[in-house]
Amino acid sequence: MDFYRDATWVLEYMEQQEARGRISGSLQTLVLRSCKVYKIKSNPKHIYAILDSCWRYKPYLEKVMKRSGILDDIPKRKGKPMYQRLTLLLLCHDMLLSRSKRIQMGKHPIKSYVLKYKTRMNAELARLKVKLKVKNLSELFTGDGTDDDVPPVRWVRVNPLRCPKGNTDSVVDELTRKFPTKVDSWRDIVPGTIYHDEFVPLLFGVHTQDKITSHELYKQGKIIIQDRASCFPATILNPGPHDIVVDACAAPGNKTTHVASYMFGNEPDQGHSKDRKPQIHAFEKDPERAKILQKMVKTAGCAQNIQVNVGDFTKLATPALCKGVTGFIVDPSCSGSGIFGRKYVDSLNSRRQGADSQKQGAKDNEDEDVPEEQEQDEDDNVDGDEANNSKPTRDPLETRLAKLASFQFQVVKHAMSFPTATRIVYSTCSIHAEENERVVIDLLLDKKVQEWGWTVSKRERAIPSWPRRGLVSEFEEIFRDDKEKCQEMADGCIRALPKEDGGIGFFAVSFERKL
Ligand SMILES: C[S@@+](CC[C@H](N)C(=O)[O-])C[C@H]1O[C@@H](n2cnc3c(N)ncnc32)[C@H](O)[C@@H]1O
Repeated sequence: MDFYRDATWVLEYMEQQEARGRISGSLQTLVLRSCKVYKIKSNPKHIYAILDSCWRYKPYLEKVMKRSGILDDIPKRKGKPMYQRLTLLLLCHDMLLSRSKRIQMGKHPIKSYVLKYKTRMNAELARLKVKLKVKNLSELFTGDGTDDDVPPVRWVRVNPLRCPKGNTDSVVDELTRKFPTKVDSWRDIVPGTIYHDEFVPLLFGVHTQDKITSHELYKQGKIIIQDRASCFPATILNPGPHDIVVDACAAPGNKTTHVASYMFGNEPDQGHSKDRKPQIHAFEKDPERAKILQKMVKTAGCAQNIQVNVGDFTKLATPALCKGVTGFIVDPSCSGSGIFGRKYVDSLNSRRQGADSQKQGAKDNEDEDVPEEQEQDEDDNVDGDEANNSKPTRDPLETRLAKLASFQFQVVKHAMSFPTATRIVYSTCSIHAEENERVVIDLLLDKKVQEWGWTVSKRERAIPSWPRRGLVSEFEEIFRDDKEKCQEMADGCIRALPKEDGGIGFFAVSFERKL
C-alpha cells in the first residue's frame, strides 16, 4: 500500500503542475523532483514506471472508471470517502493495463473494493476499445513519438581514474568477457553485443536492455555511462597533465570527470596526491546540482583535483581564482531539444495546448535534465539545465531561444576574457542553430572577442573523422563574400542528430588563439 500511497502523492503533484501549465521537460524529471519534494521512500524508478504509463492512459482510465461507477460508491468514514480518486486510478491502471494485470499489494480493503469492479471495468474497457477502433490502447500512441522515445545505444566510457596505474586493459577485458560479440557499427548492437567507438577513446556502445548499472564495473566507477556526443567536448579539448581547465557549467559533471580522465588518466595515483593543487575548476550555479557534481567527481575518483565552485560562472570565475587556466569546457544550459525522454511530455503539452501556434513552443521545452547520478540507472544520459526548472515554458520558441542564446554568448565570452586561455570548447544538446552556429557567429563578430584573437579551430582539431559538421548556410548568411571561410568554420563545428547519430542531438565547437 505504501507504494500506491507514494505514487498517489506524485500523481497529485503532476496534476497540480498540469493545472498550472507547468508540465515541462521530461516526465522523469518531474517524477524525480516530486519524489524529492515529498521525501518519498519508494524507489523513484518504480514510481516513474507506473506513472509514465498511468499518465498516458489517464483520460481513458477515467472514462472506464466513471462508467463502471467505482467512484460513486466509495465507502465513507466520518462522511469522507475512504479512498482517494488518484489511488483508485493507480490500482485500476495496474488491474487493467499493467503487464501482469495485478494490483501489487497484499490483502487490503481498497484492493477488495477495486476487485469488486473488475468485471464491469473490463467490459467498459472493451467497449471503449471498440469505439476507438483499437485492439489495444497502446495503438493510440504509436507514431506520435511517445512509443520510441528511447536512446538507440547505451554508451559507456572506461574511467582510467579508477583503474590501477591508469591501466584500462583489465576493464576492457572484463567488458569483452561480458559482451563477447563485437559489432562493427552501433546500428548492429543487439543485447549481449558491444561496439568499440571509433571517435572517442575507451568508449563503448551496448544495448539499452543490457543492464550495465548492476555490473560491478559500474558500481566501482570503472565505467561511466555517458552519451557519445556528450563525450566530444573533452575529447576535442584533449587536455594534458599540465593543463589547467575550467568547466564553466559543470553539473552533473560528466564532462568534468571526462576532462579529468584525459588529464590524470595516465597517473591517477599522482592525481590523488594531497599536495597537488586542483587543476580543474568546476563552476555550478545551482547548489543542489553542485552537490550531485561533488558526488560524481568523488565516484569518478578525481575529487582531489577538482575544485567545485558554487555560483554564477560569469561573476565568480576570475583569472585570479583560476590562475593560469589554459582551456575551458563551456556547456551551458540550453533548450535541450536534442534530448530524448521529453517527447512524451511535450506531446502532452501540445495536446493540451491544442493551438498550432503553441505546439512548436511546447516541443522545445528548456533543458531540464535529470541529474545524471539518478538518471544513469535508466535510459539516456543527459546533461542538466539552468535554474529554469520551475518556470512555465509559455514563451514562444523564438523568444526562449533568443534568451538562451544571449546567456550562452555571455558565458562563452566570459571564458574568452581569461588572458591565459588558448582553447575553449563550447557545446549544447540543442538542435537549434540559434544556440549553436549563431552563437558562434555572434562571438566572432564581437569586437572584444576579435581583439582577444579567438577564432574557430579547424576541422583537424575537432574530431575530423566525425562526418556531420556545422550548418554552412548559417555562416553564409553573415559572411556572404567568403564562401571558403564559411565552409571552414562550419567544418570546424560538430553536429549530432538525435537518434540518427546514435544518441542525443548535440553541437560542439572549439575556439582557439595563439598567445
Ligand atoms: C547543460 S548543463 C551542464 C552539463 C555538464 N556539462 C555535464 O556534462 O554533466 C548546464 C549546467 O549549467 C548550470 N548553470 C547555468 N547557468 C550557470 C552559470 N551562470 N554559472 C554556472 N553554472 C550555470 C546549470 O545549473 C546546469 O547544471
